[in-house]
Amino acid sequence: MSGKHYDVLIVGSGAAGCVVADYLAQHTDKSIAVLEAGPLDRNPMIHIPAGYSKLLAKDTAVWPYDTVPVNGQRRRFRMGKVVGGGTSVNAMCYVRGQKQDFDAWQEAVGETGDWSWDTMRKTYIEQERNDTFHNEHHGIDGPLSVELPKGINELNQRCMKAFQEFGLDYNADYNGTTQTGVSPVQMNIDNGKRASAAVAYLHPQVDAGRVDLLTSRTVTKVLIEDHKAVGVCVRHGSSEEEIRADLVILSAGAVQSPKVLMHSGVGPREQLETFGIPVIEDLPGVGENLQDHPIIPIAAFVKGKMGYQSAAQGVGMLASGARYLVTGDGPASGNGIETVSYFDPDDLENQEPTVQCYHEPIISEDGLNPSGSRSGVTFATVVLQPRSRGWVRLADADPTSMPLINPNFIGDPYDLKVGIAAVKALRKVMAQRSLAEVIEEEFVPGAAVQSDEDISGFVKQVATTMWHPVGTCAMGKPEDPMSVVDARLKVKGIDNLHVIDASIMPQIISGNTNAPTQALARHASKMLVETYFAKAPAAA
Ligand SMILES: Cc1cc2nc3c(=O)[nH]c(=O)nc-3n(C[C@H](O)[C@H](O)[C@H](O)COP(=O)(O)OP(=O)(O)OC[C@H]3O[C@@H](n4cnc5c(N)ncnc54)[C@H](O)[C@@H]3O)c2cc1C
Repeated sequence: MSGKHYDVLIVGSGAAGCVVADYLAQHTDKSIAVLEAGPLDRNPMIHIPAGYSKLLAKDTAVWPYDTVPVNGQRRRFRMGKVVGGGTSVNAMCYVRGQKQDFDAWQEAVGETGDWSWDTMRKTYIEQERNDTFHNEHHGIDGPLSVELPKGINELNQRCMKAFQEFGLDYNADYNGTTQTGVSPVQMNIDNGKRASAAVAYLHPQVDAGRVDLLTSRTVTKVLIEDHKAVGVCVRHGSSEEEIRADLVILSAGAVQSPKVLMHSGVGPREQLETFGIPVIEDLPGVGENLQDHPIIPIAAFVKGKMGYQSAAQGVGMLASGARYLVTGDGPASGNGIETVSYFDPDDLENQEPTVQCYHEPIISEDGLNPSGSRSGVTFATVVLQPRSRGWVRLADADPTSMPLINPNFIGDPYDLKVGIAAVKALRKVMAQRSLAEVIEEEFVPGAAVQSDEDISGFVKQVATTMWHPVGTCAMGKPEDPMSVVDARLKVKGIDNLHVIDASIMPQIISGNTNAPTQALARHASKMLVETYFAKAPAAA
């Protein structure tokens, strides 16, 4: 490969990288390569929907990041390291967010670009192939499959009823008119298999010979000459090489994109100088503005055998696996979550919910895999618009070192207030008839945690990642000193270098971040074609 030149190099084959590669392959005749640090997505547990919890439990196909101590403890902060990136290991929940999230993006760029809800809503619809909703909110012929659960287990049915008894409306479609309500989960699953971004977008272009996919290649820095990107340095095993290109797209995700930029000499001057990295462009926003949704689990044991506690362990797991292999259905064919609520604990009528709550029909110690034999339910409760801001910084000058990650969970009083209100609301939900009939006892936080002070301590102690880091290369107006990319996602001060991934979100979306990342990548790809590859009008 050494000495090879491409028209376009895309670093990272995750949610964004796959979309960009596919769009450019379809709309240009340029040579394109995708460089991915991880391996091919061959592991069958990637493609069996319920397999992700087993991958994560064994640290398979992930970057084994931990955070710096947050509220006194380091927390696991795994990210996908495999073709498909996060979309090959995630929980597949398909959520678009709220209109006001994109109003904030538009405000961040002002008159310099179009990131309006109208534009992003159309983009979501273009990408979507929904098997259930065929109306003005949804697409039916895009590359990305979206399905509803094929059935809802009794424990989740009871959760849905209990939320309604609590006063929250049933909402068939949280990606439709309003997000507020209790709903079945929409998932990126296609006929019983994970619909990763690699499956939906990248593999078809690789198979067609339009895109070169180079795996186990870790990009250590972007080569920059005269403030223009001209290629990348790549590590492959113990060897290093340079690959040259006319256009470089960083789609390495919210942890690695800022890290690669900093090693390339683009970032906060003080930090780069600390590690002896020559400063090419002093951009203080690189690595700052880290946002993530903090999960606060609230859990209770239930009577008898309900939910998926036994289906996901031991003999039950073997039976689920066998059923999946024979019929393609059963517990292994879904993400194991099935239902969700969006609400404001202080005002159930509010159409701008502040809390997302997945109803997981298991009791878990690691947040993913069932622990023990007693059945139960865990409400994975999330502050949708956290105000805490953290950072990603270099640990040292070595580009192969893990970066320092500080998500600063519950670092803002607003996040704590919403977290406490959510815990209290969930206790009221659990006291409603449909759940009270089956609940034996609260497990977490537990009966001893009652006062606001105790709940506050609990929230700070347990809040951890929903695996939604964003914001570390935020887009913004040119005059905003903390913006890293402009409204076309070009890195400020460096030509032919763009960042297109979750890191460019100036503000986190109120929901899971895969669908928004894919939508932003499509919108940005259209701008790339306009900027670099539009054909000149034919001479008159
Ligand atoms: C466990 C988990 C569960 C999640 N659940 C959901 C969910 O249910 N719904 C949802 O919407 N979102 C979910 N997410 C979040 C979602 O997957 C991410 O927001 C999304 O994948 C981000 O896309 P990205 O393109 O920014 O980065 P990624 O998808 O992380 O892709 C980045 C890619 O770049 C590669 N890379 C990084 N550095 C380099 C380098 N230096 N050189 C070469 N390659 C590199 C990585 O290996 C990776 O493949 C989850 C994420 C995780 C990890």
